[in-house]
Amino acid sequence: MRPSMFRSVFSVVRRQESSSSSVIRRSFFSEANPERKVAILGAAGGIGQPLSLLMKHNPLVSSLSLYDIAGTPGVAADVSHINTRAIVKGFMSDDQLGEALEGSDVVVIPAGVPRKPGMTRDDLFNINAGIVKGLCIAIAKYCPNAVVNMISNPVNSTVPIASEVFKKAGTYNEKKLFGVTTLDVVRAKTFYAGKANLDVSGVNVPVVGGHAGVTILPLFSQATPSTNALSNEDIVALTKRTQDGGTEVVEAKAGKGSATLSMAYAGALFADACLKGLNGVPDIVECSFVQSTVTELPFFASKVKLGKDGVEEIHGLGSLSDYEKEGLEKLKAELKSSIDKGVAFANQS
Ligand SMILES: NC(=O)c1ccc[n+]([C@@H]2O[C@H](COP(=O)([O-])OP(=O)(O)OC[C@H]3O[C@@H](n4cnc5c(N)ncnc54)[C@H](O)[C@@H]3O)[C@@H](O)[C@H]2O)c1
Ligand SMILES: O=C(O)C[C@H](O)C(=O)O
Repeated sequence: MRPSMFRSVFSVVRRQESSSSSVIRRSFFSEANPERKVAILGAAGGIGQPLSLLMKHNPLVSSLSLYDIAGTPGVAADVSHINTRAIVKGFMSDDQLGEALEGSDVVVIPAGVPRKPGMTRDDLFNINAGIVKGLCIAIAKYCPNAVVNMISNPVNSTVPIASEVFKKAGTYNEKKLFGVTTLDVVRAKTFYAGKANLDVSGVNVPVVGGHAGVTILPLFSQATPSTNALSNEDIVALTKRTQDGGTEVVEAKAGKGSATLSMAYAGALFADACLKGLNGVPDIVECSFVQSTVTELPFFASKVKLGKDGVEEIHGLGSLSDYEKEGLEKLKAELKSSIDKGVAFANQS
């Protein structure tokens, strides 16, 4: 969460506490922040639980809907006791999915299995593709206008699956479907600031392409603040570490899953950016994997300006170093094949 997000959380709590009138409380919320419902699908999982906690802290959320196939009553009861704005409800099993989704402005999807050591994200396809497809069919039915934040892996395929499901249902809006690649940006910022000895809070690094191995392309040549403290070898090492960041966590967890806490942080940042965009806050720009014409590939991650209808503008790649140009060409074949695989799966039967 950005420091400013925490500040706004605490200022809301303080204003609530200092107000003796519930009427004043209600009008403060309605003037500053409209009602917004956020649904989390997979809310009882390793990402889902801390993400639910962080979204409960977000003053932009008025209703928080926690859905999973197991465990949501406990998570929802627990999170609901926190004295922040959002009203929390837990939903479990298929017959409650419609109610969980109805009226949602933003749906975040961390449902599905995580990697174990030795697996690629694509190895998750066989299980997660079906989970994502089922959930997207329900989104098309119950909240077709919601902004969808796809976390479930392989993101390079699950986003195209979602787009095909929505197309079939006649609800597809390419401006409202996002693959969440924020964790790649979070990692690139952390590793760059650490290596260059910079204050990480002021660092920015765009990350483009997709979300798996070489398809993750951090653009350190565009990092701010720029530095001449890093050699070409440092940039190669930082690029590799960012691309392998997920694997670093999977190996450290030694069979107990993949990144959950840093992902919840990244997912909360991205959902917050979407909510701010919907609320008309200007100049909200984040990297995300979206339908795109930035390259010849139909989906691509790059900087995206978020607005009242989702994607407002997709930024181009800007000027790239020779090393980044090479990385861009190298990633295209793998990214295309993952996109094609998702599209083909969604259109079976
Ligand atoms: N995009 C990213 O940067 C990123 C980062 C980390 C993890 N991930 C991915 O996120 C996914 C979840 O990871 P995790 O560590 O939270 O896994 P987890 O196993 O801890 O949690 C997944 C949750 O999904 C639930 N679930 C399964 N099928 C469901 C369905 N049909 N409807 C609703 N919920 C369902 C499970 O019950 C479980 O609670 C994985 O696919 C992982 O690879 C993506
Ligand atoms: O690496 C994984 O499998 C999870 C996630 O995609 C990550 O980048 O941490």
